[in-house]
Amino acid sequence: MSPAQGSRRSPAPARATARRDGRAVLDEADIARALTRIAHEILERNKGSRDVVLLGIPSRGVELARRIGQRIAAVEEGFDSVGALDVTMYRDDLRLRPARALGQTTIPEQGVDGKVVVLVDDVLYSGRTIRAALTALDDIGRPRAVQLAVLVDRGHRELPIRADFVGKNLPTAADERVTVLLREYDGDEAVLIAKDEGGRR
Ligand SMILES: O=P(O)(O)OC[C@H]1O[C@H](OP(=O)(O)OP(=O)(O)O)[C@H](O)[C@@H]1O
Ligand SMILES: O=c1cc[nH]c(=O)[nH]1
Repeated sequence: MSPAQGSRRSPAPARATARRDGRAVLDEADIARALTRIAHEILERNKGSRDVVLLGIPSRGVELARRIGQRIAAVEEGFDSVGALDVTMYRDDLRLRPARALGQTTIPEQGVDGKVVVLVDDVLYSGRTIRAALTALDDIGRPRAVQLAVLVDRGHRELPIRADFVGKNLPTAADERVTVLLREYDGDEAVLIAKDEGGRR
């Protein structure tokens, strides 16, 4: 087992229920349906789950990967190749933003060499998080292929990156922010869109 590997951890305990700032574009049932569809699309694209490894990007991507994994296991019994890939130290904006806490990296025991790694994240925006994930993955092994599943693609890419599996394509303005709330982290379940008062970029 490499230093990056470890046993699977359960999600962080839910914080107090998050305030719903913004307009809800997906509710709990919409999120559940989107994840079920993505799970089936992953199976279809890869002709089953034999070589598939799901790696969620902290924080909420980890829980989404777990849920997609559960849905795959409902179709293909025994599937449990689900882990997490922290990208914090691989970001290209480390010097531009306040220090971030490290997330978890948990690679399933069979590793990623020769596998089809499906990266899972909640929102795809500039593509920089996924660029960092691809670099982080380089330090772990050499997958046969890497695919990307996201709950929301909000556009505004800054890099040539696209998702293979998308829960919802959501046209947004650059000054908006998409927030994914998940019960395990936020005590609530929704996708919200609001004006980005903080001006993230
Ligand atoms: O395509 P990008 O422009 O990189 O944006 C997408 C990323 O932004 C969010 O993470 P954020 O950095 O806000 O941290 P979080 O996971 O703690 O929400 C989101 O979870 C994605 O990982
Ligand atoms: O709107 C955005 C942009 C980046 N990351 C998010 O989670 N939401």
